[in-house]
Amino acid sequence: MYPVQLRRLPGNEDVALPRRMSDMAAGFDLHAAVAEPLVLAPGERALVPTGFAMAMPVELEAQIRPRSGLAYKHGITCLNTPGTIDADYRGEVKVLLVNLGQQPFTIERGERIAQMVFQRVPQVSIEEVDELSDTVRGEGGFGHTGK
Ligand SMILES: O=c1ccn([C@H]2C[C@H](O)[C@@H](COP(=O)(O)OP(=O)(O)OP(=O)(O)O)O2)c(=O)[nH]1
Ligand SMILES: [Mg+2]
Repeated sequence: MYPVQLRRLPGNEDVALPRRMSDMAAGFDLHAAVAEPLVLAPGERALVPTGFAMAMPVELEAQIRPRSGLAYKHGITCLNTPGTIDADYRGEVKVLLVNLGQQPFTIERGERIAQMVFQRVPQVSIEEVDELSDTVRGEGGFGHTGK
């Protein structure tokens, strides 16, 4: 178990903190902390506040992902999916939503707009070299093995 701290930002006592909607859900649903209902026109994007900030161990990142129901029914998704929350970020977690549907979509205060999945981030050390090891694939990529 990794300890994750959530801090509710002032004025958001009425907005639920991220939570799982079933016992074994991978994602914690994120709630919109918009002051007023926010209408996203087709093609429009908005950075939606969630009303909380957090701290987690350096081994973790949090990914912000779309909710499939909103994507399927309304074309609402995260423009930068998966969004990356760094372990050292202490600002408000925000969700970059975009409306890829054909109708305006209204985001109400408290509505579940996306989900957050925690992932382990392997710690790596990076080194510049002059030669890389040989492999069968070599420089082949982007479909070079066929369709
Ligand atoms: O969907 C997102 C993506 C990012 N962030 C916050 C947390 C993250 O730690 C920070 C920076 O995100 P990222 O590294 O993806 O953006 P950047 O454009 O590289 O900004 P920066 O220069 O601040 O790293 O913004 C969010 O709240 N929601
Ligand atoms: Mg960055």
